[in-house]
Amino acid sequence: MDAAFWQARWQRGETGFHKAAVNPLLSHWWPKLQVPASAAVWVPLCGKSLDMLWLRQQGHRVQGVELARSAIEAFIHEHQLTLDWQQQGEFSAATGDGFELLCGDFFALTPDRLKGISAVYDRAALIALPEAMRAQYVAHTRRLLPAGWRMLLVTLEYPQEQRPGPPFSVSDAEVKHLYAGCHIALLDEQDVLSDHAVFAAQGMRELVERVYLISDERVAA
Ligand SMILES: C[S@@+](CC[C@H](N)C(=O)[O-])C[C@H]1O[C@@H](n2cnc3c(N)ncnc32)[C@H](O)[C@@H]1O
Repeated sequence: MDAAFWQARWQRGETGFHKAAVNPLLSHWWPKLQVPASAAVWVPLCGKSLDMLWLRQQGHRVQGVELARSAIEAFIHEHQLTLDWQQQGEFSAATGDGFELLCGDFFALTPDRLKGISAVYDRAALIALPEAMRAQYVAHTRRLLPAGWRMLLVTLEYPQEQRPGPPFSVSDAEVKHLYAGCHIALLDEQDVLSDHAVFAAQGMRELVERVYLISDERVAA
C-alpha cells in the first residue's frame, strides 16, 4: 500500500471507501468523547470524507492529511469551501474555513504539526494499511499527538483469507496491543456484512464493525 497504489486508486476513481453521507457512527458516538467544540480534531488519511464537514459543523477546527491532492481538491470543490494552498516544507497545505488539509505522506509528519490537536477521528485509516504498516502508523500517531488526546476509532474484522485488503481486517486483540497503555472502551460491535453486498459477493462470510473510544492516559500540559 504505497503512495503509487493510492494515487492510482484516486486517479481511476476506485474510491469505494468514500461514503456519500456522514458516517452515522460518528454522529452517534462523537458526543461520548466530550470534546469541546473549540478543540481541533485530527483526521488521518482523510480522503474527501464528509465526516470532516460534520466535525467542522460541530465547531471543531479540522486538520487532515491525505496523499492524493485530487481528493483534497474534490473536497474543497464539492463543498464550495474557500481554502488557499501554500507549500509548507514537504507538504502542500490547503487552509481556510476552519480546515487545514495537508497533502503529503502521513509518515513524514512531525509533532509540531499536530501540537494543537486534542481529538482524533480514525475511520478507514488504520484499516487501510497492512499489518506491518499498522504498527508503524500507530507508533507514529502516538509520537505525533500531544498528551491527553481522545480518539474515535472504527475498525472492521473478517477472516483475512476470505478477501485481500484494503480494507484490512483488524481484530480487537490487535487494537488492544497497538494502543496498549491507553484507556480503550469498546462502544459498539455489529455484524455489518448485510450492508456490504460487494464484500459478500467477493466471498466474505463474516464482517464485524467495532467502534472504540481510546484515551491517552498522559496528562495534557
Ligand atoms: C481507505 S481511504 C479512507 C479515506 C477516509 N478516511 C474516508 O473515510 O473516506 C484511505 C486514504 O488514505 C490515503 N493514504 C494512504 N496512505 C497515506 C499516507 N501514507 N499518507 C497520507 N494519506 C494516505 C489514501 O490516499 C486514501 O485516500
